Amino acid sequence: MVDVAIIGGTGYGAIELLRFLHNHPYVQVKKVISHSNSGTELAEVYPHVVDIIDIKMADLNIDALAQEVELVFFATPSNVSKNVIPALVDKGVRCIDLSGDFRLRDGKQYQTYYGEEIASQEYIEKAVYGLPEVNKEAIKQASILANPGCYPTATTLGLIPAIEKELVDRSSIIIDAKTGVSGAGRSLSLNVHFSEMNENFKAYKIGVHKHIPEIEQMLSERANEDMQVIFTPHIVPMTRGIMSTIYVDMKDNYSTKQLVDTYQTYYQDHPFIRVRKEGVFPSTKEVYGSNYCDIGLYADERTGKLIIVSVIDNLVKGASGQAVQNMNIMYGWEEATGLDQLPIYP
Ligand SMILES: NC(=O)C1=CN([C@@H]2O[C@H](COP(=O)(O)OP(=O)(O)OC[C@H]3O[C@@H](n4cnc5c(N)ncnc54)[C@H](OP(=O)(O)O)[C@@H]3O)[C@@H](O)[C@H]2O)C=CC1
Ligand SMILES: CC(=O)N[C@@H](CCC(=O)OP(=O)(O)O)C(=O)O
Repeated sequence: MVDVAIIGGTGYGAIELLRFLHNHPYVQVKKVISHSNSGTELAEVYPHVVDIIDIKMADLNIDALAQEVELVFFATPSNVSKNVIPALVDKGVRCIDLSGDFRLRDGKQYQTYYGEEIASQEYIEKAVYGLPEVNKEAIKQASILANPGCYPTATTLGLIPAIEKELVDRSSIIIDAKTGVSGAGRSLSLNVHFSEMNENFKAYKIGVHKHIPEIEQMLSERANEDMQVIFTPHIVPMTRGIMSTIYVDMKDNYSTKQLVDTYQTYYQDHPFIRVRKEGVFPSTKEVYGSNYCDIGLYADERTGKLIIVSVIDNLVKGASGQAVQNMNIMYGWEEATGLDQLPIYP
């Protein structure tokens, strides 16, 4: 058994991690750390786990934690883990970070989009970007695992085959993305207040969203050249789910069938990617509560554009499920261990 801890105990990322880790055959959650509710039973904050998970949340004590566990999940807001992970890693503890602190390599971009200085270079260099479908070998050895953002997961998985196989004009990418409200986390804010959200549909952070450099970094790495994208996020009145609808110019007159075949072949060994057959497009509910990323494709022969629809559950493949998938790879376990639930439907 591997003993693990979760930091950021009362947040959505943490409670979703517990949903998967509770039934994981090789892991025991020894500690849940909370800076706001230390000493409180987890079930008092989340009554749905009463009589199932019996854990009292604790304060962060780095030395004690390093004695007790060998892996720590950070489900904390940005600019928190960068101040704690180096000390844990120096003590031999592996860390999986759900926040953005170790995702970007460029300090200037981090400063621009996260408003603070990036983590120290030595630890940025140790960090592995944990998109298992493209980075599996590096993930196996990671001491700091930067779990990808929710929008970048849906978006890059939708684009990578077309980019690597050079099927599209890399300068023509437009991403129209939609998220459910749980993407904003559990803390209260006016923006996600019921009467602001219900019966409403908003675009936000156009041109300044922190996932722009993350998407560009990942795609540029796959393309071996600098790439830029247009990315417009929206928030819609549903609890979970992301749909990234992507428009890009095709280099040739491909048919939808050719593209579906290419994508199905590209992802054939990846248990959580389901490429839909021609004429079928996924909806967010079809992946709800699960670690799947479902992709639908349409080659618009009339305009020469490829339209890609990629959906995930933001809290699962977009955060905690992908973190567990990464942990499985880091420890040499079967990638889908603890993650093989069917999506919840309806
Ligand atoms: N929600 C989503 O869909 C996704 C979230 N993420 C990322 O995962 C991380 C967690 O997100 P999520 O769980 O949704 O967010 P929440 O706001 O729900 O939870 C974050 C938790 O972090 C703890 N926390 C808050 N402020 C601080 C602080 N200053 N220092 C230490 N701990 C703090 C709090 O828990 P406590 O008081 O118990 O310590 C809080 O509940 C974030 O970085 C987020 O961007 C990534 C992908 C998707
Ligand atoms: C609705 C909403 O606010 N969503 C969040 C999702 C981003 C997120 O969770 O951040 P990381 O994945 O980078 O950690 C946002 O757009 O900022």
